[in-house]
Amino acid sequence: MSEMMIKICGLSTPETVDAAVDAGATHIGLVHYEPSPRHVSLEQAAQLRRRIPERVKAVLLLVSMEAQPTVEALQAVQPDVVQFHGKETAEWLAVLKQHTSLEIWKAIGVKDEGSLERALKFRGAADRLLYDAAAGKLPGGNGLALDWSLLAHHRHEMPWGLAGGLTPDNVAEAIRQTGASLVDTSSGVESEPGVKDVDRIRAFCQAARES
Ligand SMILES: O=C(O)c1ccccc1NCC(=O)[C@H](O)[C@H](O)COP(=O)(O)O
Repeated sequence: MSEMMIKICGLSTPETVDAAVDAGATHIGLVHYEPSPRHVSLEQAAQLRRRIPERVKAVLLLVSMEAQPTVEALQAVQPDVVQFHGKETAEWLAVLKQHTSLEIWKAIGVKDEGSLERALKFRGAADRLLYDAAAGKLPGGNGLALDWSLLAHHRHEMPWGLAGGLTPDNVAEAIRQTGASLVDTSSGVESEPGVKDVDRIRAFCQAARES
């Protein structure tokens, strides 16, 4: 059986990055989006990125940024993965893909089966789709779950991951229902918006790994 991939998103302190790595996270997400309570500047993101050991992937999350600032952010932070969580088009991601060896992920807000069908326009432009709840107050990180039953019998044509409202208490059931091999959480491991809880990070990683 292949290893469960676990992304802990929205980390903003050295202590919580270290805790997530120690707990067995395979991906660490850094959110560069000013309206988010998890926002980190490019300087902070670059510093946090340097703490992440080679075996763990650093994911830089950007939202609907113009081309030039996107390139500057990638140069500043040097992530392993860039996760686009806004209104980025497949055409733009395809152009970027020609100029970078980074893994490119595209978040998809899932409302219904049509959302899954429409996401296929990112085939060839993104390396992975990250299914999340549809945008709420923020484009992501709202602690809202999507309807897992939509993924239960879906024939996936691209690598994918599951996000949205996952917690230490529900992640095992989410994996059981959807068959996800990559799970992503942010609010579910926080004590308040933007404040990560080390015990919850550990509990989430354990529950995901043991499922
Ligand atoms: O986390 C944020 O604040 C955020 C802001 C803007 C766009 C995306 C954001 N987070 C994206 C993530 O990868 C989250 O882990 C994902 O949306 C799940 O969040 P949650 O439902 O809070 O677990």
